[in-house]
Amino acid sequence: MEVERVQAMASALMTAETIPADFIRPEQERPAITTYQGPAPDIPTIDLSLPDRESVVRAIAQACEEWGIFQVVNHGIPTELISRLQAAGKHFFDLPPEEKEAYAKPPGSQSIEGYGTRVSKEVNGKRMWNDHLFHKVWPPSTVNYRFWPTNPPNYREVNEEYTKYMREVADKLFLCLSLGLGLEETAVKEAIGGEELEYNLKINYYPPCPRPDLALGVAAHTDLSTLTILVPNDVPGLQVLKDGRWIDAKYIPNALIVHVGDQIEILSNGRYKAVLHRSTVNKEKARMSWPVFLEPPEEWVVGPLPQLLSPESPPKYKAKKFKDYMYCKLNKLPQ
Ligand SMILES: O=C(O)CCC(=O)C(=O)O
Ligand SMILES: [Fe+2]
Repeated sequence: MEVERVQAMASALMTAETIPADFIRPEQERPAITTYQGPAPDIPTIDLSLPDRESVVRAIAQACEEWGIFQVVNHGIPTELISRLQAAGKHFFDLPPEEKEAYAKPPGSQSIEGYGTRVSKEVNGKRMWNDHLFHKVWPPSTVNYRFWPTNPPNYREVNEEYTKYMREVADKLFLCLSLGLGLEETAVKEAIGGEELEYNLKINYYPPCPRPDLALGVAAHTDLSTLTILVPNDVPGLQVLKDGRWIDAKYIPNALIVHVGDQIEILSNGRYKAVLHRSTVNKEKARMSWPVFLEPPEEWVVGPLPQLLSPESPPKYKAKKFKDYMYCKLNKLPQ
């Protein structure tokens, strides 16, 4: 059965005054009601090019402890490469439906790869205002080019180049996370898969929505990943829960937004916090974002790092294979 895409539905609703009931959030989730309106602190911004490594480490550790999210500037990924990545992704979503459907996630597939739309409803019976494309970009043995668009023709080249730079940024971040915990430089990366760490790219497409006050692009969640490194387009929408208030992430052109995911919270035994976040949608413009989820291989076991445990600091989380953790989370079972 063909899946109804939110993009096609939304374009038929451009001038509508309401949206289908499946997408209307209960009041306690509606962005118009729950977004904090007063002056709020900004998500921390970290300049990765500063020569004083110790202060960068401290700033990252503090952001991970207090926020679970930060923005990174001067990260070394060329601005023009980010623009080309965004243009290639936008080109794909602007293709006619039948061209996009050639990349559709196969029905019944256990993998998340492919062009998709969440049709399974959330616990509260609601749907998200979002279509997406998922494919792995690293390591090469995990990549399935079947799900990489061939239109635009430079899609593969651009995404491979972006991945190359992204890996360098990720390595720097993992090093800082290790030092921030008072551990050896390589401790965190080795504990989450080392060179087998997988890079899953998602392109989120949130079509314009006639009632952005009622819908959500992505409902509140923490990421399953170790870290998620995301670039948005220039349409704001990402919100994070901080001290009980939903606040907007400020748009900083070309900055990377780094989310602490569940696996780093577990590894650090709760010192670094996975951030609860969601995405709102826009009335006139399509919002897009390009998160890369850095994830251990399925069989990899992640648990609190033994170096961080002591009788005074017992483990707060169970050690688990990543695939079992994913299974429990996706099926809303206790961990
Ligand atoms: O679009 C965004 O900024 C957030 C997307 C997100 O949280 C996700 O895809 O996991
Ligand atoms: Fe997320």
